[in-house]
Amino acid sequence: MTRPVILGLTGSIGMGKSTVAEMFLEEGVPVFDADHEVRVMQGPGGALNEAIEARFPGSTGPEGVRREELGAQVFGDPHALAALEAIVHPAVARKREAFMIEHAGAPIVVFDIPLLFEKGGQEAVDRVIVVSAPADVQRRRVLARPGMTPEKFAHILELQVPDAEKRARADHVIDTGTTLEKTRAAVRELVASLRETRH
Ligand SMILES: CC(C)(COP(=O)(O)OP(=O)(O)OC[C@H]1O[C@@H](n2cnc3c(N)ncnc32)[C@H](O)[C@@H]1O)[C@@H](O)C(=O)NCCC(=O)NCCS
Ligand SMILES: Nc1ncnc2c1ncn2[C@@H]1O[C@H](COP(=O)(O)OP(=O)(O)OP(=O)(O)O)[C@@H](O)[C@H]1O
Repeated sequence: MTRPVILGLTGSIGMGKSTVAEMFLEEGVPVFDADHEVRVMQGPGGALNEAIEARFPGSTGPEGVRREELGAQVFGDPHALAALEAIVHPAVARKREAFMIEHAGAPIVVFDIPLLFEKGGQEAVDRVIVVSAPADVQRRRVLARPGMTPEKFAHILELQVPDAEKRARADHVIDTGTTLEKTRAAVRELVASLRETRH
């Protein structure tokens, strides 16, 4: 049986991944956003809160997971992070399976995966799409965000696979260092060419 071509969408901080994911949606391509699913399952009444509270006492409340507090407990402690992932990842996998069943008839779907290269997510996708812009554009975007500092930005960059390597390993690169219109046209062209190769 045929199934949709799965595009893995990734890119470093501030490269425009969310904006490009939105453009795929506008082209009628279903997008699975793992981070969004996690936030819902960790939100008020979320399905993961009980298990997270049991392993990390005090990390949840009526508003769901206290993300900043939980982040402080797990980032920098590999064992704690692995324990959290063991709770979160199977639930995300089930959501992804449901998404694939719902969109089984679509020619193409997108998995929005921020840490695709860092976590070895290439195996789950057919093609890797990397969003990329020149380093100075990335820096300007990220430093404009509230609460961001040059130090924090440098630290996050260190944790991520470098942009040049991501570009080299991509099947397609979407340039976001240009106008939104040009980027939208690139997304449209890519979707059209992939829809064609499928038939
Ligand atoms: C610990 C949590 C609650 C912190 O939430 P918070 O909103 O403060 O941070 P956010 O999610 O935006 O992540 C902050 C930074 O850490 C990175 N990061 C997040 N999870 C992981 C992870 N499992 N491994 C490595 N880096 C990670 C993100 O890419 C980002 O750069 C949250 O990150 C979480 O539940 N993480 C574990 C689940 C997970 O793996 N999520 C990734 C998508 S499935
Ligand atoms: N050609 C373009 N393509 C994409 N984004 C653009 C472009 N020109 C300007 N931008 C702006 O750059 C910003 C990119 O932010 P976005 O949240 O999409 O990045 P991101 O890579 O998802 O970020 P992060 O991974 O850090 O969450 C947005 O404010 C967007 O409007």
